[in-house]
Amino acid sequence: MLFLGRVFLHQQPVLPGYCISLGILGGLGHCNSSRSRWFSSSSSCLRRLRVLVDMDGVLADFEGGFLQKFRIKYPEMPYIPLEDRRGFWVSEQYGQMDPELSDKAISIWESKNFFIDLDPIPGAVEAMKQMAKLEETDVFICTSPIKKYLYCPYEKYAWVEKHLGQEFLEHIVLTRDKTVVSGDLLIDDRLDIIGAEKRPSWEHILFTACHNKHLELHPPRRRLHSWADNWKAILDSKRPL
Ligand SMILES: Nc1nc2c(ncn2[C@H]2C[C@H](O)[C@@H](COP(=O)(O)O)O2)c(=O)[nH]1
Ligand SMILES: [Mg+2]
Ligand SMILES: [Mg+2]
Repeated sequence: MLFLGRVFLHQQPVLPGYCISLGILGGLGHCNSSRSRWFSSSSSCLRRLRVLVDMDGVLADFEGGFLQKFRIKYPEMPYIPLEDRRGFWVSEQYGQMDPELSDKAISIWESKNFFIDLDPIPGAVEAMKQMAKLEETDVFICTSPIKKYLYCPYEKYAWVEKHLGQEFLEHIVLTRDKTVVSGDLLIDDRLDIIGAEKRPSWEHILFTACHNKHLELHPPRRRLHSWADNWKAILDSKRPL
């Protein structure tokens, strides 16, 4: 079955003129059995855009939820106001203030109901629902659970169902290594996303958070300053011309 159009292999045009059938391309590219991401219903070869969106610090207010629960649990302890947060690792900065505070910090997000209770980041829910409806666009939540797995994985799924709805449960990737997940974009508040794949397929868009807002980003690296920022323009900049 041939379609007029172009076939992409690893997102580079390789064969002008023809798209080869799904079965063949499926073995060569990223096509999946139920629906190829390379063919839209109009039998053209419009490549679908795949967006990976981080959860903590991008969809769910990890920092705000942590500080609120830390101050309730340890009212007499010193704490770090959000505007003074520096660096991704909360426990590290608290540990620098006082070594005994590192474990106290970790105990907060290891506790039951920490992840499910997190408030959504402003604009995140609306943006994700809009993004998921975009033509030729697939959205996946790509999040790293903590290693204490008693509550976190379950509560992350429950959070998604609570705020984004059941259909989003089909679009969750839990991983401690995001580099092995393929996509066009990864929107994430962590500056250094490293792992087994030294050349990840995605462009990392740094989502501004209290702990990274002071960092100067060197071009071509880009930021999404908030969900009020023009995230659609960033997605469109990755679509084929
Ligand atoms: N062990 C530590 N884990 C931390 C710390 N700060 C954040 N985190 C965890 C909490 C989340 O599960 C995960 C978020 O990763 P994403 O990249 O998915 O947002 O990181 C810390 O200080 N110590
Ligand atoms: Mg994050
Ligand atoms: Mg879509």
